[in-house]
Parts: sequence; structure tokens; C-alpha cells
Amino acid sequence: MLVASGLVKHYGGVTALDGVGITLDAGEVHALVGENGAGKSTLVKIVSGVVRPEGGTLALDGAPVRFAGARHAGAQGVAIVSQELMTYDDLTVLENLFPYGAPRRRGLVSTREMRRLARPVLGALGIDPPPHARAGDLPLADRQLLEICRALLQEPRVLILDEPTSALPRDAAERLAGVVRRLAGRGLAVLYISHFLEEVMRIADRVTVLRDGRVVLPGAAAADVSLDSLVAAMLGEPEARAAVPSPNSKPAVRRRPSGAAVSLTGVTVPGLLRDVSLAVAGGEIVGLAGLQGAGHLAVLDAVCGRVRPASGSVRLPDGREPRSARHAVTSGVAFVSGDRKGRGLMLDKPLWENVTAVSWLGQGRGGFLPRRARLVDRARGHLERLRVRGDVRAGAGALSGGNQQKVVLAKWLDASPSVLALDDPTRGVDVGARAELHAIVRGLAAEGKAVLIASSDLAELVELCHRVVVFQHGRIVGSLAGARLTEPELSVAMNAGFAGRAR
Ligand SMILES: Nc1ncnc2c1ncn2[C@@H]1O[C@H](COP(=O)(O)OP(=O)(O)OP(=O)(O)O)[C@@H](O)[C@H]1O
Repeated sequence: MLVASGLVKHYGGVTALDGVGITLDAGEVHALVGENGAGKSTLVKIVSGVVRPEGGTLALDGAPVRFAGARHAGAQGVAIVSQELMTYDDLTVLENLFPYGAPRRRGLVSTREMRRLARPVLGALGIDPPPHARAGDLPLADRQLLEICRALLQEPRVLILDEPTSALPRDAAERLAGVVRRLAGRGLAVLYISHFLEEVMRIADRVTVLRDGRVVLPGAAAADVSLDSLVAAMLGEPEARAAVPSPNSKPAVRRRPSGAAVSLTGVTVPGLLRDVSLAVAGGEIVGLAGLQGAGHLAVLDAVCGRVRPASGSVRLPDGREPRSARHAVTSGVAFVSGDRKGRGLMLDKPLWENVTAVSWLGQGRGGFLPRRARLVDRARGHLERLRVRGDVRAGAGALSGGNQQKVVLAKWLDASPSVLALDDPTRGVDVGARAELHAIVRGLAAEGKAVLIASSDLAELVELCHRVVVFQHGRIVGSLAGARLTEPELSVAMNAGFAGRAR
């Protein structure tokens, strides 16, 4: 249905695509995988009309096409849900679903018609947001599903999903996988980009692997490709062995409890947390798990000073309560979120400024301003440690999405925190970088830092954590550690709690 051939694209001196081709057939889910910076988003942007290639061709149903922009591509039946959230936060749910012209009745915008059209699509995705709620007030997962809904309402023939499940809890991701399969069954061509390789193998009919702007595995039948060979193709053979941890490898962190570094005592936050007590020692990595709205994320908010308890108390390593987000930072709390756009980077500023920004806040006023060259060097050191490919003086906006996420982590590393609060820290990060970020988190714990982590990726919690505390309806319902800390156990506990089980 849609054939791209010989695509070439440069950004300054960087070759993003070097003669890339891909064929998307009706009725198939075609997965596109590759390391951060491999060129996936660039390919997707070209195929969806957002970026023009310098070379190569696109053909739709055998006829050559040149897209003048995303709307033009949309009108030709190519819809995209991009990696970065594109919801209009100040508009309502319904307004977000019909951005290019709402359905009208007798010349007037018809809310009823909007609802009628939207209801079955929202239902298929398993969400039911209030139609007049402000999109910005919805949880991240719902906002992502809203975007998918918006794309589906265009009734596309080619649907491009760029990391659609990276912000979704597992149940929503599984629902979405079902929806994608059904859409392909109805004759849609789906291009599916994801860093979750197991998910890719489950959902895709074909898989194309990009490495350094070139196709290294072209449209292979997914049934013929093993997970190992996929990783090897992505990373190149020698690196693959070093970067990917063996499955279920437990953290080799020596726990060095040194008293509670962070503690919550009887914390109640109306609507979010009810009488939560939790202590995390220095050296400990504690996971926070729960379904959407269970309260586990509110613990991070409380530690980071973004919500204040109505009763109970939160104590940071310096013995103080976090009175505000800024105060929490100066008390040594680092907050790393996978929601890069919302919480993270100054995209128009160079990498070194981004990386060194927080430690300035942490050091407060009155210090001597280090010379720029020293800051640049310091930033370069952090970025090399995280293997970010990119010039330290270039703007953060020029980095691929996954590399931006590494910069978010680097800026907090620079601030030498004593507590790490992580919210889906490896969202959108490739398998090699994920292993690297995990190694860094383990290393920081081994240095005595306290780590609290929430993640929609249960494998991440199982791999990293000493124990995982499970939340339901704002309360702690139990915890898992040691041999009981497995993905299936965790999933059951999150959904059904610990009724009838020993805690
Ligand atoms: N607007 C831009 N300006 C400069 N360089 C860019 C720009 N967009 C992408 N690049 C560069 O092109 C290369 C390919 O990036 P691209 O975003 O396509 O990778 P990706 O495979 O989608 O990565 P990720 O998995 O991290 O999203 C990278 O080296 C990136 O730094």
C-alpha cells in the first residue's frame, strides 16, 4: 500500500537516513525497531509528511506521492500518533479528538455528533474520559490513548504508531495491542515503532530494523526472527552481548541500610493517599506499583514536594519535610520522569546547559559561577557515561527522543542527589541504554542513595528493585521481595491485591 524507497535525510552533519526503504502492506502490522538515534522517527516523519527527504521516493497504491505536510498526508489516509504527546492541554477531550474541524449540524458544531463518533473508538481503547474535561488534566496514559483515538477518527488506511505504549500501564498496552491487531484485520496498514521488543514480536507480522540510518533487517516475517537476532541486528553483534542483561538477572547491589533516608509516616493526601507509611533506606531500591490511580505515583509527588500531606509526615535525608518542589531538590531529591516533554528539558538550550541546570538550583544562590568551559566538561563527562551521541554544545531539541531521556537523567546525576525518585525513567529508551540506565541506578544505590521507582514496565521493577510495594485505592496492600518478586506475582497483586495470601 505504501512504499518508501531510498530515503535520505541529513540534519547538519548528521546522516539520519541513508537510503532507507520500507513497504507497508494492507492488513499487516509492520514493526520498526532500532537503537535510540537509529533514524526511526525521521523515517516516520517523512512517511507522514512532517519532514521532506532530500532523496528517495514515496508511493501510495503504486502511484508516486509527495506529501506537502502532515495534513496532506492525513488527507491521503496516512495518520500518525507521534512519540511526543501532542494533546492540546487546554482544550477539552472532545475538542482534542476533532482538531481539524468538528462535525457540524446545520452549520453549528455538534457536540452530540462528536460524542456519537468518538464513543465506539474510545470504548475500543478502553477509556471513558469526561468529554468536557481539560485534556491536560487527564493522566498521561489517557492522553496517549486520546491521541490514538484522534488518529483512528480520521479513518486512515495507513496508521503509524510511534511508541504508542511507552506511557501506558500494562492493561492498557495489552488492550491497545488487541485494537492494533483488529485494525490490521480490517485491512489497515500499521507501522508500529516500539522499544519493547517482546511486545513487537507478539504484535507484528513483519519487522524492519534500522541501525545508524540504514536498514539492517528489511521487512522480515516476525515469526522467523528470534528476540536475540533482533537485538543483535539493532546493536550490532559485539555490543549486543555486552549491553543486554540476561533475563531475570537480579541486581547485584549490596544493600547498605543506613537508617531510613526517606520516610512517610501515616501520610494522607485527600483523593490520593490514605495513611501510607513507608521507609526507604540508603542503598535500597524500592519499587512502587499499582494500577492507574492506585496512589503509587502520589508517593513520588509527596517525596518531591509537589503535594503536601493533609496529615502524616514525609522526611527527607536531611530530616526536613519537602515544602515545595524546589525545597525537595535542595534537600537532595532528584526526580526523573519519562514524560520528557512535560518535566524535563529546555529544548532550545545546549546540552551542557540542560545537564548543569539543576545543580545550580541545588547549590542555591551565592556560589561562584564556574567557568563555562568547566560546566561544558562536566556535562560532557555525564553524557559520555550515558553514551549520548550528540555534541554537548548542540541544542537538546536536536537529539532523538531516547537520547533526550538520557539527558534528563544526566542533569540529575550532575546534582549529586541523595534520593532518586524515578517515574518510568526508561520510557522510550532502547534496550542497550535501558540496561545502562539500570546499571547507573544500581551504582547510585550501591553508593548509599535511596531509590524510589514507579514504572509501567513491570520487568523493570522486578529486575531493579529489592522490594516492590503495591498500592490500591491510595493504600499500601502489601509488598513483594526475593523469590516472590516476579512479573506474574506483581501483576496479580496490582490487580487483585493480596487477599488470602501471606504478605
Ligand atoms: N531536528 C533535528 N535536528 C538535528 N538532528 C536531528 C534532528 N532530528 C533527528 N536528528 C538526528 O538524527 C538521528 C536520527 O534521529 P531519530 O530521531 O530519527 O532517531 P530514532 O531512531 O527515532 O531515536 P529514538 O529511539 O531515540 O527516538 C539522530 O542522530 C538525531 O540526533
